[in-house]
Amino acid sequence: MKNIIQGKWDEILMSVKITHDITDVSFRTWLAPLKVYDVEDNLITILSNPDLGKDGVSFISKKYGIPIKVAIEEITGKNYEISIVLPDEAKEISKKENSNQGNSAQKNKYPFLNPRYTFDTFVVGTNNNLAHAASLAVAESPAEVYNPLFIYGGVGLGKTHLMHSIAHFILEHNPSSKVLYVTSETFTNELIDAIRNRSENSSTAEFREKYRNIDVLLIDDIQFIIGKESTQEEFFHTFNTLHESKKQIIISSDKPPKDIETLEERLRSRFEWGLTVDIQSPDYETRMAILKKKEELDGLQIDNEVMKYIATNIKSNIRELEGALTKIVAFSRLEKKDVTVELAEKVLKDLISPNNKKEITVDLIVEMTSEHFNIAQSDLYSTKKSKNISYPRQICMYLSRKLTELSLSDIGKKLGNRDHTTVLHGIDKITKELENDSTLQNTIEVLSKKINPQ
Ligand SMILES: Nc1ncnc2c1ncn2[C@@H]1O[C@H](COP(=O)(O)OP(=O)(O)OP(=O)(O)O)[C@@H](O)[C@H]1O
Repeated sequence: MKNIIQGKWDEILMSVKITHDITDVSFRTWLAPLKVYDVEDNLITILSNPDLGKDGVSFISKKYGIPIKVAIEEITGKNYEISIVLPDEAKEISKKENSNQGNSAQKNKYPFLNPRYTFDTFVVGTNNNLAHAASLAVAESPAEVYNPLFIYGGVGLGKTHLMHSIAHFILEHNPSSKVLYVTSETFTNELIDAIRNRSENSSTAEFREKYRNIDVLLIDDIQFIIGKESTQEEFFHTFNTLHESKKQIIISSDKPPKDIETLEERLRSRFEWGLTVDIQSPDYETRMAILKKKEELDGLQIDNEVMKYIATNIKSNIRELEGALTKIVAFSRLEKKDVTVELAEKVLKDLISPNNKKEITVDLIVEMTSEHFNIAQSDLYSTKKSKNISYPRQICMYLSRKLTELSLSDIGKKLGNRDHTTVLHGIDKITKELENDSTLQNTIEVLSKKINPQ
């Protein structure tokens, strides 16, 4: 049953998105990272993005729990209970189950990895053949061929998929190997926590133990640590320790090291010690092959003309390419219509239209900030003055100034009809705090990236 649910998972999530009119940003933040971990009797255990923490899990469960259950029932015809957990909690559950039941159950062995991201499911084309070959070589002989391996490329082109494939391969061939996959945002947040709690216990030592006592470190989206001095410093030492002890390091980024402006020179040169490979946008044949692979994995049967229509029109982002197929299938089910080119044209019109660049508005900033802090959007527009509301509101003011062209008084008007001096005060306050508060710096950076992924 797990395979069936997994096969239909994208469709289930897409159905929640369409039925509840969830914005792309909210979908990417909360729902898209959810993964099926296990299905037992009538309980589906779902993993959340570890970066969202416990608060994130409780927010997702509260806000999207029932819509997810309804979509599962609609699509599978069966009523399931769901439990959304963090990967660490799932590991604990699976450890307990394994000790109770032996190792008979065939579970996702590595909850921190997406089970679908393996070399088997990765389509090799002219756009990624070098990155694929280098990844395979590193997976076969960690720390012997290219160290570090630096993979870069635009959004949604398969960097994470390749990194997980390497991790799966190494763990399958050498289960005792200590493999750690993290995003650089997790690395940064854990470092900030460790530094903050330094005086109370030995958490910095624990942090170092975690990151330095491993065989393979995969660090995704390194661009998030760029510009953060203390994180670069810590990463520099982590890198040196691992490299000197002949441990494999694999890094991904949206740009090659030479184009990352705020990267310290000593890190840049280290990143270039090994091999740097890029992933480009796929050509038409590769896009068709990726769609066919997804059709096969999800057990779908889609008219070839529809596949051609998608592959012709969605060119530069594989996540969008796959998402387009999922969206069409979800739509055809909900509307009880056949999957035809006409249906595809209708469903994909926003995605395909040439002017679909998402505008950054105060409302979008409010939406993302309210989700980040788990407070109601209406509170941010309201006159409420409690700190847990006024602080995120000041962050909205700051981000609105930074990410839009609006004047102070326009921002004030859109943010609950406030005076421009109130907005100026809010922006000044956040600007000053940013000088010394690294958690706030990280929050602003992550929020900015989520609001404007370009
Ligand atoms: N060559 C490929 N074959 C099959 N699927 C692919 C391929 N490349 C990318 N994908 C799929 O496209 C989606 C996006 O890929 P992935 O998350 O790895 O991109 P990314 O480069 O890490 O993006 P980001 O820059 O947003 O972190 C995933 O579902 C992945 O499985």
